[in-house]
Amino acid sequence: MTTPLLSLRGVSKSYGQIKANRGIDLDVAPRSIHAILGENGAGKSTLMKLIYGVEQPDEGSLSWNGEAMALASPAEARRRGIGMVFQHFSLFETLTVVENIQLVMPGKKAELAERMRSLGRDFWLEVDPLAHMHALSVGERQRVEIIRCLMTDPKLLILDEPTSVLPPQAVEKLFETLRRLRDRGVSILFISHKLEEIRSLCDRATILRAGQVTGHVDPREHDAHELARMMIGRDMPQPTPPAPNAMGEKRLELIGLDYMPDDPFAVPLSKVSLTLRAGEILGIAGISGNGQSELAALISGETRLGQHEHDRIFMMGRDVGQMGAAARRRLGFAFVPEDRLGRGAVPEMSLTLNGLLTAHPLKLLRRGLVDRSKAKAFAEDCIRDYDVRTPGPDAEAGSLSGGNLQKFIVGREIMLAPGLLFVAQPTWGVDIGAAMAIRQRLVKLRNEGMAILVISEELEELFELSDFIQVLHHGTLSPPLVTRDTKPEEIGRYMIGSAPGSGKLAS
Ligand SMILES: Nc1ncnc2c1ncn2[C@@H]1O[C@H](COP(=O)(O)OP(=O)(O)OP(=O)(O)O)[C@@H](O)[C@H]1O
Repeated sequence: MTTPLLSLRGVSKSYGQIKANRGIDLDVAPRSIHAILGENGAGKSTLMKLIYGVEQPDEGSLSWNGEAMALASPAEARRRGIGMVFQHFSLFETLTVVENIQLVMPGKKAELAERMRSLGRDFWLEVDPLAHMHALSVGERQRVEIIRCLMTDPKLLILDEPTSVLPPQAVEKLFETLRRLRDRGVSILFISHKLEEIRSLCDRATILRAGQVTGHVDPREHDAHELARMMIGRDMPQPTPPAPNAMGEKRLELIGLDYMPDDPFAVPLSKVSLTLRAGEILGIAGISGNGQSELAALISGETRLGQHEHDRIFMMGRDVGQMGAAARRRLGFAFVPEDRLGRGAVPEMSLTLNGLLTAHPLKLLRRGLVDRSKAKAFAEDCIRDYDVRTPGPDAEAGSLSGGNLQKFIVGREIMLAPGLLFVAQPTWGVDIGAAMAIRQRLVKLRNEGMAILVISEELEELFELSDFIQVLHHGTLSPPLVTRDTKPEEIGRYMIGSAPGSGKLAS
């Protein structure tokens, strides 16, 4: 057998009482694309942090090409030849691409730009080195991050959920890049929740459950159901079919909404119209950066319309364009923002206090003071009902794994029993078992009469959930399409702004 590039033996890491990794054995072969699979909180990110030197193991050992290795920092990992592309990019908006590279690499601008171009040609990573960061799409930004790693000539590249930020067209291109890198001798560790992607890309997979390895497999030899079973330890639940719906009352209406943002990097919206009724789910499809955040802020009340703009945004029949977020919530509106650590939760606060942020109207306050036992009970209910893996309501939001925090925030907003629920990226970073549970919950609420607006980049998710789909492209919204009479390619054409086909319009 060839010596593995990287080997871990008996590696453990705890955070207080939580054993995030327990006795992990892992071999990464040279020239392989190796997936790390596991539910939210299974310990994937912790393991990658140990391999990249961000954290050090409590027990166990690492070896590199057969020699023992201890990593005190990411800088040391990089010197050894380990690179990591993070989910959240760390690039400066106001600088050009090559200036961003120059921050971490010595060298003259012209030389660095030339090296970038040549790496770009070799690995299908074309980006203009002189372009300003803010003008680039998410896919291009990710390419810059990858190039930045490749400039240090790594032997192992770690990618943490790289496809969750990409539109479908860019995923296949990224895979081509990764295959080329593998063929030129780079090994790749690939974290993803998308089992079909793993089956098409990876030649090995290690499965984690509750911090322990439960299997090493060749993912091409198992179907997605089998992989899911290994991950969650049981079969996947089946989707809930939507019930036929009578036409309910209008809960949200946008009428010819125009919006010109002050921020030059934001996307203006033009003549956006939509109607959402009780008992319906409306999905907004589109590649991020086409006005999603601007539209979300106008609906949530984070952005208000000017004093003279009337009759553009209605909630529960009221003109709410000038109302703030709190006033809209009082009308029965609830909102799960895309940015869960920035807007959805305060990382330093406990789950109990994070529950209070939006759930205080549920009588969790008494004479202006927090009713501690009720607030705690609310957080406990949310943790139980939404399968949030955490030691309890006193845990800080920031200590939860990404997917578990998302489950908590979605649960908190649903428990408000709103008339109108707006969810941005409902299952972003959530593992497949939990994603299915969240979708089932949304369909059940729709069947019970809730009006639900969903923004998602995942077409499959929108097809599973929505009664109607509208596509946001360059700040304009397509007409509503009846989901069951529309094909994904049709939506795809609207997504890239090419002429619409024959998708059946909703009457
Ligand atoms: N800094 C920390 N402090 C306390 N607990 C932590 C910390 N980082 C991770 N944990 C805990 O360790 C466990 C493993 O978390 P980790 O982020 O590695 O999971 P994951 O598999 O990457 O999950 P996800 O798919 O949701 O990103 C979780 O229970 C998490 O709450």
